[in-house]
Amino acid sequence: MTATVIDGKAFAAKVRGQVAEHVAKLKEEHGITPGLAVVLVGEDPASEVYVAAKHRQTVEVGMASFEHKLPADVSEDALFEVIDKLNADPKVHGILCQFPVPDHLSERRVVARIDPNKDVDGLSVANAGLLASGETGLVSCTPLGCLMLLRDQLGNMSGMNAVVVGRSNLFGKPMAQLLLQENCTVTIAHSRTKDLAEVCGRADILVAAVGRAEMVQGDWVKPGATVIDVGITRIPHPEKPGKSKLLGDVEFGSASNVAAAITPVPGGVGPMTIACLLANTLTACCRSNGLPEPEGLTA
Ligand SMILES: Nc1nc(=O)c2c([nH]1)NC[C@@H]1CN(c3ccc(C(=O)N[C@@H](CCC(=O)O)C(=O)O)cc3)C=[N+]21
Repeated sequence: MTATVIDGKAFAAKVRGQVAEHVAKLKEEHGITPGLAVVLVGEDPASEVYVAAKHRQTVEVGMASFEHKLPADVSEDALFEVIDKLNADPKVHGILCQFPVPDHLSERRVVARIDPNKDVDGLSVANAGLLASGETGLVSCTPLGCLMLLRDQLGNMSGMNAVVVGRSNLFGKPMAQLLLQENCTVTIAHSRTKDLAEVCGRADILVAAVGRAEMVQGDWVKPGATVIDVGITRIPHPEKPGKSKLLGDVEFGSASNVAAAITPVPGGVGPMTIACLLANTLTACCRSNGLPEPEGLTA
């Protein structure tokens, strides 16, 4: 292995430290405590784990955490009533509804109900449009986390070829916008892309969010590229019965022989997602109070 392994876990801890520092200052100087509300519908075990991690880290940085657990069969009206209350609550600066939601609900309609100024997932049409127009809004947490890792690793990305594999509203599209803002030449590839290996092979920055375990092989990677692996697939552990193992979208072993730098799974992008959720909540709080926002924690 020749590549630098990018330590997302350590970087996320650093980001949370910066958030905590700014939160302490807000409390001391202005008597304001940023608050994050997480809405969870149903009892998906993976979602429960994520929501618990979000709660713990929110409290750790000194912010207020509000959890709303709703039954799997909750009506849209009842869910919207909860969201409306959170929209109107001055103690709440960020609102996140954990996805996926049960089939009878629409993620699009849920997102549309959240006040864009509190939409810390950056998923609303308003925030997507602001990002696409180069204006200030809230940026989806995972792309923001990847941007922070890339800035730290590469500094100036101007003129580099960036390939994002994946075109979701949650990740691929905002990631491409952020790379464009960094003056990269950006290609968005997806499941219908012809000769995906060849397209990936041109990337100085390769961001893989295909959603298929270990699909991106080492021989798809340009020597010296920076590889960001956004995939997480949980499989039963091959050696430890009853345990699970996480796989990325990149075949780490072969890719790390070719890339200059690569994020591992776990311990890469994943921890940055929650750190950026806290950063976005702080940013939303500062903006809603007309206070200067934290430096280095926004796009
Ligand atoms: N409205 C909404 N916003 C989200 O941002 C959102 C969501 N719904 N639904 C689910 C996905 C997934 N997600 C992750 C967060 C942290 C890790 C994370 O911390 N991963 C660790 C390991 C975690 C483990 O061991 O299971 C790592 O990669 O090192 C992963 C994935 C946020 N999501």
